Amino acid sequence: MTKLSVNINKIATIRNARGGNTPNLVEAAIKIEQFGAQGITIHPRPDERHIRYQDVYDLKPVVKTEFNIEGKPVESFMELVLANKPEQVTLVPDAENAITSNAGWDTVKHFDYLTDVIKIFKEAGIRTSIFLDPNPALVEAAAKTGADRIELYTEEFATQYGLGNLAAIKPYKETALLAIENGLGVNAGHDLSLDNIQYFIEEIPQIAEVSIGHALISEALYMGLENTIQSYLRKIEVANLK
Ligand SMILES: CC(=O)[C@@H](O)[C@H](O)COP(=O)(O)O
Ligand SMILES: NCC(=O)COP(=O)(O)O
Repeated sequence: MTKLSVNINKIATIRNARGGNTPNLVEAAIKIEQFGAQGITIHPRPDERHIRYQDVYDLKPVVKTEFNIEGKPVESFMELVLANKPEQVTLVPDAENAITSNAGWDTVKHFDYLTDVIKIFKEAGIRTSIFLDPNPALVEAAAKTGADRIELYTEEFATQYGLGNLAAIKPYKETALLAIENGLGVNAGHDLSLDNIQYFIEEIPQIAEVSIGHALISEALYMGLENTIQSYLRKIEVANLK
């Protein structure tokens, strides 16, 4: 069954708007797990615009499901991850000044860099995942880096699905199937939502985990956090059982 990891960046964004501790990120993570999520994802960025490095230390002892830390493996990020040893680290090629993640890795161009970084995380016992565009040409190199998984960057799927273009799933399916043939697990994330999640997983039931933040926290404003998480879990279950 595909696991749901809730990305809590947006909760930190609201907290940071006032400089205090409301909403409390640690309390939110505990509740999100109680409501049924199978993982907590965070993406500490160097400017700490939402998740702060201290949050990682505060969350580590309370996250009892899967802790997934995303980010660009610059020195400070590597130190942070190695000090906290989450279950999974997702490597993302964060561009400078980008409003959010806007591309996956070129695994051919950055092969040596990724291989070196992945070796360090694997030696520390941390599962590694590479954020990847839906491009089968990048899969073989991704597998050769030694990574355990890829995370499919789903923004384009989400945009096209919203426009009614269901064929947009095709490169995702091809990339996922090739990744599995090459021994990789497959995660997915970015702009997944209650609207598009069921179709995505019905089409690619092999997805091990989805990480969802922006839409889920927005939907929770109308529906409540517990109800929203439960709605995702139902859709994921229905999709997996099809
Ligand atoms: C890696 C990824 O897909 C992102 O979705 C990310 O974690 C979201 O980051 P922001 O919350 O900073 O937009
Ligand atoms: N890895 C993707 C993620 O954690 C959440 O992305 P989004 O749902 O905030 O777009």
